Amino acid sequence: MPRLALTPGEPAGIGPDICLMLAQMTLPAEVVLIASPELLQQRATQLGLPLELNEFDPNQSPQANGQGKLSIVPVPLIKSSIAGQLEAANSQYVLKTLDRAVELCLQGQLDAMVTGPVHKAIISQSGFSFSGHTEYLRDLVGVKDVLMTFYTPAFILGMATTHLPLSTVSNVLTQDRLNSALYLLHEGLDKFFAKKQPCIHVLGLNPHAGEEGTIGTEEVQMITPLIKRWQQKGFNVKGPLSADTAFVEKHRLHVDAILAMYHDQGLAPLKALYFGEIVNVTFGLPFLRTSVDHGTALPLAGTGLAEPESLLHAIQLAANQVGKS
Ligand SMILES: NC(=O)C1=CN([C@@H]2O[C@H](COP(=O)(O)OP(=O)(O)OC[C@H]3O[C@@H](n4cnc5c(N)ncnc54)[C@H](O)[C@@H]3O)[C@@H](O)[C@H]2O)C=CC1
Ligand SMILES: NCC(=O)COP(=O)(O)O
Repeated sequence: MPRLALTPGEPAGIGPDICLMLAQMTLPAEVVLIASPELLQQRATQLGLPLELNEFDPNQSPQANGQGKLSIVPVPLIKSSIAGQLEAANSQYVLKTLDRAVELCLQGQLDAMVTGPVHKAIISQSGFSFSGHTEYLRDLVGVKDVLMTFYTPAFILGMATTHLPLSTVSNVLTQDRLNSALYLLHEGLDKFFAKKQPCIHVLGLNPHAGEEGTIGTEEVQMITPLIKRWQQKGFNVKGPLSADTAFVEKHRLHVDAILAMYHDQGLAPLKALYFGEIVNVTFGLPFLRTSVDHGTALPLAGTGLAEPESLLHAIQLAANQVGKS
């Protein structure tokens, strides 16, 4: 049975709630929470859910969850947390849970890492510049580049750029970056999803994929020549496709992956189609990391109205892939 680190993310958000909901189910892994026991006990009481926390022991054989039972690596909160109310001081706690999870994965004590939602703004407001787990984990493990991807029931979505102001996307989108994204996409599709010869559609950046250079020049100058290079090497890479039709059924159901140029170009159609079923997967780390497809949903924290579906998919995907990576 695989052992997975699970970080609930922002303590004032729905992360703790959905972890506690999943603790009631039989899961395909030993899920080891990296979190504050005090926070979890408090939220379990608020939600009326049973909870039994047992300190994680790497020397014991993996323990099944269910009926409220969870293993835990305790990380203390900095300040008490109230559901729905952000507290900047607890950003240090959030980062500490990520650091511990990475440490345990790198040491081989845990097989993969699953993350709940964090609140990017409150972490940055606490004085630590933070744009997302993807970038934080890249820097923490010291790899040059990673790729943010999203698993859906139909295809994998890759992101050539991630959490950036839209005004900077065109500058960051160099041929090097795109080449690295295509490389990481091929590598991750092979390693985690056994896709040896994937069919990948690359989106254009501009409306109508630049309309032959009349609505923006990134396609003719950079994206098309790069795609041609990959095609000449024998890869099944097509594009640039106009992003406005790339997600219609007759296209999306016949590809292994789509590479989007920026965050909302890919995620807006993806969430409209599959919200709740999507799993965020980081390619390029030395271990597997999966995550939910939603944010902290602060107004739902502590109400029992948060849906744990995406977290369940993230755990199932990680448990299935461990051993293949
Ligand atoms: N994986 C992560 O760490 C992510 C973090 N975020 C962060 O979350 C914060 C809030 O972002 P928003 O744009 O408001 O997105 P959000 O996903 O928190 O909320 C968007 C809408 O979806 C609903 N929703 C989200 N998750 C739900 C769930 N599990 N069950 C039922 N309803 C759910 C919310 O109530 C809201 O109506 C931001 O700081 C953002 O950066 C956003 C996406 C992913
Ligand atoms: N929109 C995706 C998102 O915000 C999650 O990003 P990350 O925290 O997994 O890097």
